[in-house]
Amino acid sequence: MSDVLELVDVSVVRGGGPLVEQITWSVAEGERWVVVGPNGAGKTTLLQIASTYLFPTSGTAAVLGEKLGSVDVFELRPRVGMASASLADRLPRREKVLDIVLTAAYGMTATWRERYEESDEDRALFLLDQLGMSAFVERRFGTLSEGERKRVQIARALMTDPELLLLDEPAAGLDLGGREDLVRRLGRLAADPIAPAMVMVSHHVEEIPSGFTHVLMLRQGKVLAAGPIEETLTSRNLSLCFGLPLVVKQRDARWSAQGLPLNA
Ligand SMILES: Nc1ncnc2c1ncn2[C@@H]1O[C@H](COP(=O)(O)OP(=O)(O)OP(=O)(O)O)[C@@H](O)[C@H]1O
Repeated sequence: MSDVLELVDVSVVRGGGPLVEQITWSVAEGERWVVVGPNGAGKTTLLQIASTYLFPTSGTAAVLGEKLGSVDVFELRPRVGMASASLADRLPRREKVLDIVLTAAYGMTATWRERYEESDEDRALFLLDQLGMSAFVERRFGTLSEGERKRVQIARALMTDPELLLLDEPAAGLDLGGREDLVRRLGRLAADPIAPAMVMVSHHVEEIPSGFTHVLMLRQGKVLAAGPIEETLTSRNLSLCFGLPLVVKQRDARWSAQGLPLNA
């Protein structure tokens, strides 16, 4: 298996301080990683490197075998699918759902008289169907609920048939039903052997879909633990990660965590 993402001793420094510090982490083909850690731990910073939008201050980062700094990122970007709140904010609310997905094929956020191939439209419709959005293809993006919008973003991220899929808090802001619907769909994607390698940032272990194989735990910009999820996502590690006593449970390939009661 070759590495889809390889960071060696990566630090990012801004305003005199490190955002992330000496991160060594690799993601191989077929792996599905969840990145957890408290607010400000550096999760989004790592995704920005993985999506080629941020270069390390020191250390080396290779995305799909290409070292950042010595490759044309514009050739690399279509090979990486990304869904995040900041990207969603840039999508035009008046655009039709189908076009929101279609424009990804051309690395754009809005239609500009480009002529799409019929095969592109078929793929966009297929992906929207996979994400349960067939009934919404003619709707304007801005009229969708938060959960519907998240599903469209994931369809869009998959449009270029990427080799690496990055999801920054895909379940944030969803109600229980919306979260469970999304987590089930991501679980189905994770189980698909031809789906891309996946890295998902999450604040809650309850959002980890079944089929996720590895976890990276960050605290204050550093790696606290990284490895296969079954042996790494322990009560001890999660407690150290979030700085309070937590108990982690796994049941039917899903995870939950709760804090220990305060002593009376
Ligand atoms: N341009 C910048 N200049 C200075 N500090 C920054 C800059 N960008 C991010 N930071 C800081 O870097 C740290 C890591 O930010 P990052 O967004 O990666 O964390 P995160 O783990 O994704 O947090 P959250 O869970 O709150 O989204 C934070 O403390 C943030 O304030």
